[in-house]
Parts: sequence; structure tokens; C-alpha cells
Amino acid sequence: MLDVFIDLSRGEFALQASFRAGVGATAIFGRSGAGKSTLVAAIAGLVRPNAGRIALGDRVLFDSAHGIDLPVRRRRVAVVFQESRLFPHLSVRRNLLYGRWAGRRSGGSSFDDVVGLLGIEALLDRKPGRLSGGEAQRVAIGRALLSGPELLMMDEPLSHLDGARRAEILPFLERLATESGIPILYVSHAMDEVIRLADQLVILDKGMVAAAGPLEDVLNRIDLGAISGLAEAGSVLMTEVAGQVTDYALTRLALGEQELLVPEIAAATGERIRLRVLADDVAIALERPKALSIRNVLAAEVTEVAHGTGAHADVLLAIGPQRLRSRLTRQSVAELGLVAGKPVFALIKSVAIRRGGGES
Ligand SMILES: Nc1ncnc2c1ncn2[C@@H]1O[C@H](COP(=O)(O)OP(=O)(O)OP(=O)(O)O)[C@@H](O)[C@H]1O
Repeated sequence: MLDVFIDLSRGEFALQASFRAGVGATAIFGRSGAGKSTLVAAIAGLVRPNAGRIALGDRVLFDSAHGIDLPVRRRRVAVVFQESRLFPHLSVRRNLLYGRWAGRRSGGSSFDDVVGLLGIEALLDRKPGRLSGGEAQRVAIGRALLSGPELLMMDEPLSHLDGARRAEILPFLERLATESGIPILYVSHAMDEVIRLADQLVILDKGMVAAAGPLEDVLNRIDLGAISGLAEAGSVLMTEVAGQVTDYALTRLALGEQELLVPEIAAATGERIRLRVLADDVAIALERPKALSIRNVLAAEVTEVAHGTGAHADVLLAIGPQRLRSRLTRQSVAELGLVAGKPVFALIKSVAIRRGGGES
């Protein structure tokens, strides 16, 4: 468990952040200048907070009250940056071994485990100059893991990659998040990455933690609309594969007693799948519609309506214990008479899919 309390100023900028992160991936999300990289630098020991305490399990990395400030190399914290920063004159193998040497620790992951996890067996004898951006980032992550860190931080590791390279590397990051057994802080402002990788979410806004907690809870908080522009409003649903509809290349996903149909996912029955549904993709009807092209209609109940002053209103729906957010015009909300407690039907136009819903 990583425990962070940081009070830091850098020129005009002030960062005051307090949160905890357990094993698995915690996304640090926020717009440009929110303080994400500064937070990473402070935890790594590259920037010194004015005050605070940073602990990894029972190891205190920084504690201003007790004069503790471990140097970078003793923190057992690895950082992967936007660019891979590999040594150009060393082969991939030697870059990876450098990571192991730099960490000077026994234990941790074995070379073969890391190479297998990241799928870089075939690259070992190449020089970094002959790697694609995605391959180089995988090697950089491997090097970080082989230093035997107790915390891995990744600061927008995919932001320099194009869509195809990102798609190539994301499955490896997903495996890393579930298999590494250490806390991972994943800095990103790409919500699709965050949904796929993270179980926990910390939202930074102007150097302050605007929200922190399980991904679903944070994304479903209707009041976070105030930090608009940060992400398209939406929610996360946890589902389970109920079966395949092979004739139409669709997969049935169970959500309590109800079901959704999504484009085919190669997953076994019972596997947990996390879905991200944008609020703009959820319409509301008072009766179950007939003869409709949208296949996904779920019985729900209104739990909260946030009107705001503009054209739109956010409506939070309960589907059993789960929450689904819908964005309608205020006029629709008025005409449908949507108030807390009203039974409705949610019409879902499209979803983004994340395999393996994690433990949350
Ligand atoms: N060395 C520095 N000296 C003074 N101010 C700095 C320094 N580095 C960063 N800042 C300021 O700190 C604030 C936070 O920067 P930071 O890089 O942590 O944001 P970020 O959320 O990572 O942004 P981005 O998404 O653009 O990388 C910004 O206002 C920035 O101008």
C-alpha cells in the first residue's frame, strides 16, 4: 500500500495531495498542469515536498516531521516516462539487465517472467534504434520491473504512440496491472486507457485531489461534472459474460438479472467485463420501447438529477447496485418528469469494453 500526503510548491504552483493506492493500477487523471508529473516526481524523490509523508507499506520514503527523505535509489520506486529513455548503444537484453543491476536487489520478477509478460523475447538482441515506439516502451517497462520496484509509476507512457501502437501495448499493461503484485500509479489523460487499466482513480485538479477511490465510484459521482472538460461524463458497469450469439457476432453480458448485447468479445462465460458507457450514449424512456434499433434497454430507477443551468441535465440511474449516468436536455428531464425514485428504461447506444474487470 502506498500512502501519500504531499504539500509542495513549485514556483506559483501548489500541490496538496493526499491519497492511498493498493496493489494494482491506480490512475492519476487530470488536465494539463494539474500536477500529475509533479506528484510522480515527489514520490520518486526527484522533487522535495515542503511537508508531508510518503510511505510504501511500512517503509517511510519521506516524512518531513521526522526528517526522513530517502534518496531516489533507495526508494525502490521505478518510473516509466513518455519516451522510453533506453540506452541506444546497448541491446534490449543489456538494457533489461541494466535495470536489474541498477536495482541491486535480489527477489522481484525474474528476467524470463518479465520478458514473457511483455512479449519481448524476439527483441532481445536488437538495439533500441530498431524498435517501434510500442516495442521500446515495453522494453522500458521491462527494465523498470527488473529493478525490483515496490512501486511502479508510469507517466503517460503511451502518449507518444499512435493508435495502433497503443492498442498493441495496452494488453500487456492490463496483464501487468493484474499480475505484478505491486501498486502501479498510471498517469494519463486518456480515459479509455484509464478504464482498461485502473481499478482506482485519483482525479487531480489544480494541484488538489478532486476525487479518489474505486474507479466506478469516482466516475459515477455526478458532482464531478464541475470538472468538466476533464473527461466525457460517463459511468462504468461491471458485467459478466453470459454467452455468445455467434450468428450475429455478439456477446451477451449479464448485469444482475438483465442482459446487454455487445460486439463479440473472445471471453469465456463467467468472465468479468467492465464497460464504460458515456452519458451522452444513454437515453431514457418511461416505457420499454418496441421496434427500436437499440438492442440494449435496461430497467432502471432514477436516483439523482443534477440540473445545472445550461441546456443539459445529468441523471443518475440505479440498475441494481450499479449506477449509470445519462445526459439529457433539461427539457427532456422536465417533460419526462424525471425525479428520484421514478422507474424508467435506459437505452444504451454504445459501450467501450474492458476485459477482466479486476477485483473491484
Ligand atoms: N520545475 C518547475 N518549476 C516551477 N514550476 C513548475 C516546474 N515544473 C512544473 N511546474 C508547474 O507545476 C504545475 C504542474 O505541472 P505538472 O507537470 O506536474 O502538470 P501535469 O499535470 O503533469 O501536466 P501535463 O499533463 O501537461 O504533463 C504547472 O503549472 C507547471 O507549470
